[in-house]
Amino acid sequence: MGNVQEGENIMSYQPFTEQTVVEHVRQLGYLQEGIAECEEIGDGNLNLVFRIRQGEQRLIVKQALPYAKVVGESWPLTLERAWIEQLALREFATVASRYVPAVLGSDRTLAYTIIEDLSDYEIVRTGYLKGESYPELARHIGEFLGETLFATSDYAAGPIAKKRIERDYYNPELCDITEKLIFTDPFKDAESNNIEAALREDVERLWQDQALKVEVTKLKVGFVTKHEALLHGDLHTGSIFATQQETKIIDPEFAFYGPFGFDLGQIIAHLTLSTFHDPLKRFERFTDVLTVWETFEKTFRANFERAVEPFNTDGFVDELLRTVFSDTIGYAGCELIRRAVGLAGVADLETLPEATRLERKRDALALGTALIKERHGVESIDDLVTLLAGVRV
Ligand SMILES: Nc1ncnc2c1ncn2[C@@H]1O[C@H](COP(=O)(O)OP(=O)(O)O)[C@@H](O)[C@H]1O
Ligand SMILES: CSC[C@H]1O[C@H](OP(=O)(O)O)[C@H](O)[C@@H]1O
Repeated sequence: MGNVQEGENIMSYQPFTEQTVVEHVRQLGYLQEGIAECEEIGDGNLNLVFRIRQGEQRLIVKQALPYAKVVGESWPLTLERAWIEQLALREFATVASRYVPAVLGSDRTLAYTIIEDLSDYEIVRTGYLKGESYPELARHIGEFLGETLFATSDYAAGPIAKKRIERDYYNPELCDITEKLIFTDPFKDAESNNIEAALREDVERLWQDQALKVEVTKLKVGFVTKHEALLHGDLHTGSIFATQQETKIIDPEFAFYGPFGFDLGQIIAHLTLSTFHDPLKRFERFTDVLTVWETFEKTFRANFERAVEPFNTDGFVDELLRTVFSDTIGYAGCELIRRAVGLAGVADLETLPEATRLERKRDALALGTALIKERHGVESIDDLVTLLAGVRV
């Protein structure tokens, strides 16, 4: 069991059904003869997820489809993303195993990964929508990012080893989705957008804001050119399982080498979006934003003590973190805007009653714009929290 490399598998790709996936994992030795329960539980935009149970044995089999499920077969998508996802989970586990599920096996041709079943945890977005709180979440996310971003960077691995790791995360099609859906389409009248009629005027004003569009272009340039560390690439509250004590990050199929600030910006945007749904949690969630950043910074700085030469030059890490901070704020702004107007809306906004939903989407546009344009003037995490909390909800 474990990894099956391309070429070793005599089966050609087929999407599994609840019946065929059980037979397949039984043949691999994960199940005994006899009845096994299986349910397809995928609720994301892209993949099939099967939960299989037999007695004490509990498995998740996640399989990529050759197209984006949210759109259909008209949007073909590489199956290689499944391979990249399991590689990233294994890579993250080398320095942060407590924050990722165990990968039990994977097959490159059939584009699936067998993963530890986390059904005893809850997807954080789902928990938040029910009013749940996760007291350890922010610290765990900050630690996860401080460990994995440092470990996969030039500063820890050295430029040669880092370039070797980076080769495995060549992920152009998934990067292209992010580049289009986050940095390009929301800022023009693109077909992929999903703009409510009552919001049209607000969005058209955004499209006319040339200064904003220049700043978004700069952030996109950073996204495509800064190969700083291995990113998760899609770190929203739907990609995190949690309990009161534990946190597990799933779904890194968008993993690639990109700017340090991208994952930080995404999670900060989604903590903020959760307050649009539940304003009573504002204090808690903005404290979480603070904790994510402070824990990331502390962990990253501690790791930086063993940065390789010449990156360990006195004062360099302070400069670096200043840039990471302003990138983080800019990427958070882009994510807020795209979740209000682009393809792939989020339940935090979409489940609100119409009048409130429109107001909150306007808030997301206003706050996103402020974060992008003012990011270089935000001097500290306290300033950022003040800016986030300034939006009326
Ligand atoms: N390891 C797991 N254990 C239990 N449920 C899981 C696991 N991984 C995914 N799921 C379920 O499947 C859903 C979709 O998984 P996800 O990896 O986010 O797929 P997608 O890439 O399509 O967004 C999750 O929201 C969760 O309900
Ligand atoms: C066409 S993919 C749109 C959107 O979906 C992804 O999210 P997930 O796989 O977690 O459902 C990602 O955020 C993409 O931008």
